[in-house]
Amino acid sequence: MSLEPRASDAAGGRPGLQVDLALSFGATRIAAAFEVQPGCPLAIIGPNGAGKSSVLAAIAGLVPLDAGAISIGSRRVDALPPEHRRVGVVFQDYVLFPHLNVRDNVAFAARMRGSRAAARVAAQPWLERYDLVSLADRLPSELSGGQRQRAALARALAADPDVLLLDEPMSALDVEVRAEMRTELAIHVRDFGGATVLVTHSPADAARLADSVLVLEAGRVTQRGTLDELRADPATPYVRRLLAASDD
Ligand SMILES: Nc1ncnc2c1ncn2[C@@H]1O[C@H](COP(=O)(O)OP(=O)(O)OP(=O)(O)O)[C@@H](O)[C@H]1O
Repeated sequence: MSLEPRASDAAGGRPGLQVDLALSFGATRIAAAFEVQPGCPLAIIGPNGAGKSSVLAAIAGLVPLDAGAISIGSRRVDALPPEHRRVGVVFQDYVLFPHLNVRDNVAFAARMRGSRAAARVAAQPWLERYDLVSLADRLPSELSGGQRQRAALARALAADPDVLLLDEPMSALDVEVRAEMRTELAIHVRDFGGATVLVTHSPADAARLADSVLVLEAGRVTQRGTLDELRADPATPYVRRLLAASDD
């Protein structure tokens, strides 16, 4: 399998994601069913504690399902361990390996499959694509929030995932850099071209980064549609308030 960045292979070559799941943490129940087509990112929006991150964690294989199924194209993945799902995750705080420099973080997936030297060679085009060459020898603690976000994205995509999950990708960034990073991230997500799910509290993120929105409230899907459709006919008071509020 090649670890080179793929040229933007428009929807064609990439599989879609099908999710139909039920999860629980004690008395907390979360259920959601949705599909995501390659190249048509979905934003999951909802209040605190609605279950958004848990849905991403389940897709990534970090939380077991109570019931349901997760498939990527024709591959049923919900019984597979995380490393066999081909799901890339960028967490809210851009968790990078703190003791590895940017080059070795980005090389991590290739390192699992080969020598350190080969992995560093494989990482180079990703460092170039994500404008990380000049930062390659730095530790994550020596990066700004935006740089950490780029490094985390490069690390996730260098593993050549079929599905990309982004958990609140803007929340760790200062308001001043957020709009710029949102534009940059939108380019990278489009370039990835696979099924992408993003969790956010921000309609501005959803507008810029996603084609459609799934609203999750108290563990249940209350609405799905484009932002315009939600605005025209909000299904719940939360959706109405969310879209009436000003955003960054
Ligand atoms: N590992 C866990 N153990 C117990 N409860 C959990 C666990 N993970 C999540 N929960 C609970 O599940 C519910 C959903 O949490 P989750 O983090 O998925 O919500 P969220 O919509 O992402 O919230 P936020 O917007 O605040 O990040 C919450 O009530 C949370 O306390």
